[in-house]
Amino acid sequence: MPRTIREFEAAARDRLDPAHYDYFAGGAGEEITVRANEAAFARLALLPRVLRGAGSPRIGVTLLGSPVAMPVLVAPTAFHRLADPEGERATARAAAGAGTIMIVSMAATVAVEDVAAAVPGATLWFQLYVQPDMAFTEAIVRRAEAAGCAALVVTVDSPARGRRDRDLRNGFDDLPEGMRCENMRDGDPGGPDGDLVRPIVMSPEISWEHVDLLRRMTRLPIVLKGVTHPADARLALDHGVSALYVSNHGGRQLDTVPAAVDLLPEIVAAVAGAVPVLVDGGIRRGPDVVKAMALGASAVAVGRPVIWGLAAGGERGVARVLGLLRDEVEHTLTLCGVASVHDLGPDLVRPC
Ligand SMILES: Cc1cc2nc3c(=O)[nH]c(=O)nc-3n(C[C@H](O)[C@H](O)[C@H](O)COP(=O)(O)O)c2cc1C
Ligand SMILES: CCCCC(=O)C(=O)O
Repeated sequence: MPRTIREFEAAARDRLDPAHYDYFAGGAGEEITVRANEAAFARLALLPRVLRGAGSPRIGVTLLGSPVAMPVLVAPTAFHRLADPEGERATARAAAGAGTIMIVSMAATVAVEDVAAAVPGATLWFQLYVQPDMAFTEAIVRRAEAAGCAALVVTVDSPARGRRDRDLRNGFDDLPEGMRCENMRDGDPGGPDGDLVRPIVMSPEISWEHVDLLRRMTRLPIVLKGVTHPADARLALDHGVSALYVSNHGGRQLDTVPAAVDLLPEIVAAVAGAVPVLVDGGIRRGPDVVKAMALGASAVAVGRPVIWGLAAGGERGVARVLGLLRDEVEHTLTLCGVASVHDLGPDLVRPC
């Protein structure tokens, strides 16, 4: 079994169809933002405290009312059956085993009901791309609610799909035979085309009005994913969101957006403690998690590391990836002299 996320990526690359590896690994344009996300963590130093008698660190947090054993969530990522035949079920079992939250992608290759059935009692959140057909959007929201999802993560960084050169070069634009985006079925097996799977539409028409519509449509807390501008963070608060999720989509949407962790301080300042702030992008090691939380994140999420675990070792691979991160977060806190993730502050981080 690989020992680091880097090794997991190498093992996944060996196993995956090269076009699928490129889909998972790649990003938009020159992949400047893909690289920036990881590089930004390397440019931040940790400045530990000593002799504080901190004991064993506590790393549990509570997010939107749900206790989470570690502050590392599973970011929503599409198409898990490309990585493992069990797909999102395997990911969900590993996340539940680690006591953390999986955010199920709308573009999952296992239906949200089936993911939920695989992990009774576990906390799942559901990621939504608002579809221009609001009746269909509502049907998806109702499915997520009925499956027991505890929050709706609305991704707002995708008014169009990012242009990913690797996918264009490989001609990768659809799932292979036998795999579908199971959350996109229109639920009408008697319809003229059977139970049609609709394509996911990325629409430039989506606006704050849609957030208001969703707010009225559901009692689930809304997490806005893909906020990068502090002005949008302030607007989000006016529109009643329950959490902000700072993300540049792992560098897969607009290339040259700043690194996610570099965006955090301004967003955290704009939000001023009104709602929790989550972040993802480039988190590969325990110190990355600790730096993000020191800069004000309530928790972080990981996208590709989970895919690498899944491709390299199925459920056990994902469990190992999450376990590595948990151990490294604890170890990092111990070395920083910090007793709890709640005690982290920006004094611990320096540019380098
Ligand atoms: C293969 C892949 C598929 C993704 N699919 C989705 C998705 O369906 N919905 C979404 O909101 N974000 C999606 N993302 C973005 C992730 O949620 C997350 O923002 C990103 O992966 C974080 O960066 P990291 O991979 O460096 O951890 C995807 C990312 C990857 C790598
Ligand atoms: C239509 C699926 C979108 C998945 C996604 O968000 C990504 O590949 O980054």
